[in-house]
Amino acid sequence: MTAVLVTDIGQLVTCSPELGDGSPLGVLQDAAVVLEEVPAAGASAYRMIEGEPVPDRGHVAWVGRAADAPAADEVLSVGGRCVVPGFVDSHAHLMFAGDRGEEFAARMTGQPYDGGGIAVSVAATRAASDEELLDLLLDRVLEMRAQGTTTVEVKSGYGLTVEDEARALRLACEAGIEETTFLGAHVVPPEFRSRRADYVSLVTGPMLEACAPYAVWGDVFCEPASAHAFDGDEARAVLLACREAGLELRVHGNQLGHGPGVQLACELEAASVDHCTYLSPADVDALVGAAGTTTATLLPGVEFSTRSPYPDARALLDAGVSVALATDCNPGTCYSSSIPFVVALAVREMGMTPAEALLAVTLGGARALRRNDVGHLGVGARADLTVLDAPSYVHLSYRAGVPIATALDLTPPA
Ligand SMILES: N=CN[C@@H](CCC(=O)O)C(=O)O
Ligand SMILES: [Zn+2]
Repeated sequence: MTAVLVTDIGQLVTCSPELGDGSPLGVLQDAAVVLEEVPAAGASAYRMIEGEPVPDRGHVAWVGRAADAPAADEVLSVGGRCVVPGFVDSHAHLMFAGDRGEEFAARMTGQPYDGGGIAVSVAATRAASDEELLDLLLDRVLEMRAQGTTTVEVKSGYGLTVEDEARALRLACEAGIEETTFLGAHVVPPEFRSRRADYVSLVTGPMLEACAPYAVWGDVFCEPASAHAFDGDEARAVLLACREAGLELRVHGNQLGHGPGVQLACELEAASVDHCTYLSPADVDALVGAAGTTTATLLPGVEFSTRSPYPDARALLDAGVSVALATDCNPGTCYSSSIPFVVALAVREMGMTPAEALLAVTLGGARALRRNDVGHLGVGARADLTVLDAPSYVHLSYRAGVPIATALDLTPPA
């Protein structure tokens, strides 16, 4: 364990308003950060040993002007670049096998998305070995780190049997994923198509029991507009059972059309309701009322990949809704792991300022996961830093498509 001084930071965005310039971004120029209890070189940030705790990646011990920085064991210069908190991707489906590129191509010629393609990923995921699934997951986590993401939520939902759902969550825990979500209620699998109630009983009974030890969160795809997903009554039953089993709640709601998902999430005090593409005035009112509890997580990569209208982020922010942005990285509606891409879409297409978009992928994502140790760089925060090869955070959207963001690797191989 060592103390590392990260210095020569041209612009430091702490997302901690009590630091820096007094703005919500907490910006300092010519800054430095001291990180303590950073694991020694060679230690892996992502362990694959069952039962091992997730390694402590160290924490922020000091933030200030580079000229005033205290001494440390090691010094790391970022050469005048911009540093921001590691991105928090609070909605992703990284545990899947198979390919649905043809479905995307068909959609670009006019085929609508209705959730039916999920069955293709389910078949491929069930057929994959544990080793294959773990490799796929770790590759995707590393792909995210290479684009600046240091915290990611991972859902089940492509197994849809007791064994396959529990396996997905167990493997995610083995890979060191802290934010694991049980999504047995992703769609009704084909073998239960004429027996929906039986599937809901399976999800809320034996499947939940097998998955709960490996899951922090319970989720449901509440979408009456899709024959594959769950209506309001089914979703309520799933969420109540998850809560009873000790899981905290999050909801896929209002993606494909108007429906009860948003209001259900607010009523049940879910941490987040995700998508929010189709909102009624009553939905917005519910989100305003729940702003201290329930975050609206917007997933604009989905609108991009399904040619759908973008949610009105400007209206939500102006109304006082708590807003996060995430990738929803998944094989159907958005096979992008890139938070910078999401930031660029939010700024260009959804009326968010570059500052609001950065807050939504840092503090917003942390709030959607009820975490206060990530998404900012205040003293005590986790040592998760992302370096932008740019003079300012504005370049995240200004230089869309250019790979300027990467998580700072404090523990390179020995
Ligand atoms: N909407 C439900 N689930 C995913 C899509 C899953 C898929 O099509 O494979 C989503 O969040 O968009
Ligand atoms: Zn999703």
